[in-house]
Amino acid sequence: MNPLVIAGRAFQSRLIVGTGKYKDGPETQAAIEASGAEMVTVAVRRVNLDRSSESLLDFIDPQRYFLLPNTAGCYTAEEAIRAARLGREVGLSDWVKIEVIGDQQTLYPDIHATLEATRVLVKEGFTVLPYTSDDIVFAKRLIDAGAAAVMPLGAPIGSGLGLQNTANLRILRELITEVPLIVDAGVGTASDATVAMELGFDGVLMNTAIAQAKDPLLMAEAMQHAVLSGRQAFLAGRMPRKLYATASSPLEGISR
Ligand SMILES: CC(=O)[C@@H](O)[C@H](O)COP(=O)(O)O
Repeated sequence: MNPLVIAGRAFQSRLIVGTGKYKDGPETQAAIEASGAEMVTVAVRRVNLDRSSESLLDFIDPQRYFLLPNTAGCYTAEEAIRAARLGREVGLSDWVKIEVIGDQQTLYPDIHATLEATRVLVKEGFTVLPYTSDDIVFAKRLIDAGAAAVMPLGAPIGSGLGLQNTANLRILRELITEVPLIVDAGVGTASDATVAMELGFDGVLMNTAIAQAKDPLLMAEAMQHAVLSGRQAFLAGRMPRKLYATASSPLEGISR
């Protein structure tokens, strides 16, 4: 199976997992392992960066996982830029998932601020993966600004509603070929991840669906299979839909 390639770096797993909302560090670690993910995202503003006391980072082996700092909890471009720089200064990464929230109730992205932060950080040498809406115009602006991938939401963060606007996601898929497209947020269960991959998305980023499942480790494993089987089905190409039946064992040419 071909790898997911972002900014020249190849990942065998197309599942990216978050690290919030778990019971504790060991559960986080075990769920990441069960997911088979190679890229793991951590919120710069929510981890103990100086490691003076126990930190989430103690449970993620940097030799094994590719760390993607994110700017969760930021409401302005300036805050997000500061968080990205801080992540780089403490040696986390020069990659960043930009998340600038514009509305507290929906946690929808502030797309103008996201674009501004992307522009600034790309100029500073960051590899920027922005969390955005499913709007094709903004996706194009982000690519023009140098985004290394575009990450539209499937549904509000933490809602578990699954893909709410497949028409918009299909438009994104059809019109964006320059960079990888990753569904980020809103996945609730394995079939949501499979549908995203069947639509031709290059990957899926999720947190809550795994962390808040009754059995996070089992769900992490399910998500690993879901992303893989969605990718396989996409590559295999689905049969055409037909309105009427065709017999599975045709009788043409058989004498009666
Ligand atoms: C972990 C992270 O980056 C989240 O902000 C992300 O958007 C995931 O959303 P879900 O929790 O809905 O999967």
